[in-house]
Amino acid sequence: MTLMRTAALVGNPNAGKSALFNALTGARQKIANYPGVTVERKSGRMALSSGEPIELIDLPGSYSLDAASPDEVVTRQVVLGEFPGEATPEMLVVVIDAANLQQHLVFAQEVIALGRPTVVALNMIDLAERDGLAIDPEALAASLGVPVVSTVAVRKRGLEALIEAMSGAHDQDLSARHEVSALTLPERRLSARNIAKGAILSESPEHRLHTHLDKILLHRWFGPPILFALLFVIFQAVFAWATPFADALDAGIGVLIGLAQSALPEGIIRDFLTEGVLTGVGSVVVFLPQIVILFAFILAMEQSGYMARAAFIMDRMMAAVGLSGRSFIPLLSSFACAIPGIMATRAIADPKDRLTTILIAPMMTCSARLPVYAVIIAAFIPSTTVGPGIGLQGLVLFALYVSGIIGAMLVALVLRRTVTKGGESGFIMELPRYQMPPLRDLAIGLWQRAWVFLRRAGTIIFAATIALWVLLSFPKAEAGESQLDASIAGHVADGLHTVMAPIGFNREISLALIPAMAAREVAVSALATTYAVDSDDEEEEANRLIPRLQAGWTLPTALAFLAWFVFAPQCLSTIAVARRETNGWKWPAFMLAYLFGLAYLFAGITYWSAVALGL
Ligand SMILES: Nc1nc2c(ncn2[C@@H]2O[C@H](COP(=O)(O)OP(=O)(O)OP(=O)(O)O)[C@@H](O)[C@H]2O)c(=O)[nH]1
Ligand SMILES: [Mg+2]
Repeated sequence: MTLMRTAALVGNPNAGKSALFNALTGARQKIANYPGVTVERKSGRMALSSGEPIELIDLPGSYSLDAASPDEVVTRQVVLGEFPGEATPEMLVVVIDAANLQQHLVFAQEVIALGRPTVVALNMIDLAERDGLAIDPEALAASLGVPVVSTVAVRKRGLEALIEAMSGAHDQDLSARHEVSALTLPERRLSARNIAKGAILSESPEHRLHTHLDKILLHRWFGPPILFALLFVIFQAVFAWATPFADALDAGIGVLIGLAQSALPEGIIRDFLTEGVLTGVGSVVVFLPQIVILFAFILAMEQSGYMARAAFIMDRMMAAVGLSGRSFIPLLSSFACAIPGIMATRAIADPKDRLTTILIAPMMTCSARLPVYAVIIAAFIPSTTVGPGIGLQGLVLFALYVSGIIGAMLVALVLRRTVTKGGESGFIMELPRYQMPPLRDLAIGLWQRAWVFLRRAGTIIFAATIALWVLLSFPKAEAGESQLDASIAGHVADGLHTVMAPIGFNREISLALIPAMAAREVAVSALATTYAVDSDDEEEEANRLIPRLQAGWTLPTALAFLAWFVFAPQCLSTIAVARRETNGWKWPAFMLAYLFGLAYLFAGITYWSAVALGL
């Protein structure tokens, strides 16, 4: 029996080698490990045009023959015929990604320069076409000195022509190729650029622009600062642009309270409407403009194609804490709400990766925290500028979001070394095209977000606020006694206050934290209702939440309250969803414990630092 001849598939990672391997060999595959290393050896049988069977080997992706990783060492050794026990492949099939021609040509030239029978598969031609890129395989073949065949591995396009070219490969004239073998890496890069230029027949101006955009936005050093600058601008806008709308809503609610007070006789119904419904729920509803502005930016980032790039940038940073870019989208969704975020972790294949992502998702600042942050910032942070166009309020909001992110990354780092220890997983992602966000989609997305927010205000926030109002209003206070002292809620608050006093929380805050377990925004409506019920002053102005906060709280207390909400897991739905996604109470219990612990610690540190600084 004569030994079967072999051919090997080589190329950069993600060129489509395995897809091509599957298309060419079908079910006739064998998978084993290379002896001595854990790198997979995939081989299979295919037939040349003459019917002669050959063995095809699928090699791991590599950027050059100067190997760095174990995968690349294997590729190098097999290609060069240095791998013990492995016959030198007689023919090399270099797979390159047509949509990333220039980059892939660098390694392709190095392989071709080996001077062996070689065929180039110009793969992913469909993606190049989609991006408005027309490539001439003939021109490419002329520059490279080897046959070039266009393929779409996943749709089995171009396979016959590829087999044809492989069948003729051993008749190639190899003498012409020696001159290129002496090229250094920078020279190969330059020549890759020229070859790519010569082979690209037409490139839409759009594609050229997009390539340039990606060069800047995905740049190793410029990319991350651009992303952070963009986020910074968003938080500035949330305050700067929302104010007139929020003021108008606030004034509208004030008018309604005034109307109710003049139209209804004094009594329980009037109190319920003014103190509970209008003051309580209204105090949350006024943040609608901020929510809408925040989501306008997030949706525009998504629809323009930038969000996937942000994930790509974050992948490098997340690798540092043992997570992959795969966690980015679930974590990003958690900025809207941790519930869809936690459900989106189903796309993470590695169970430890997934668990870590679930456990840190609640630290991403969800939109329910925005009303809490916004009301405290409006009351305690002066609306001054700290630099050209940089408002202090927006800066504080940005800092709160960043604190959540940093907290999450630190926790991930610790978890990945302790309770969720495990290997790292790679990240492959196809970047979508850039486009102008379609206004219609943007409008629909915004409408949905606004509706979700208002529905929460009308249901869960309404219910929690009303329940609190009832507990605050009964039993009625004797003359001279404060209503808060007399009420059931007041007694409950006293108990919790003992625990919360060391971190600077007053009795009203302690009380507000209880119904806020239902949803974070309830903290705002609960405070509004508590102050309204407790006040003897029927004058509407004196009962507004912000003046009451300014009169009753110190700055250290306000800052501690903000710090608390960065971490506190005050959302029953999130806990319920974590239970469902982890199949048990163990992890949600762990999550509750460590997040409350962090919240207490962080609020305490903030409070005591602020007091020490004399704020
Ligand atoms: N649209 C399109 N997608 C392709 C084509 N060929 C491969 N892909 C996709 O590209 C991704 C990478 O393909 P693989 O075959 O795994 O790439 P590879 O070269 O084996 O990658 P490594 O083994 O990591 O070096 C997969 O999601 C494929 O489905 C193609 O011609 N067109
Ligand atoms: Mg592969």
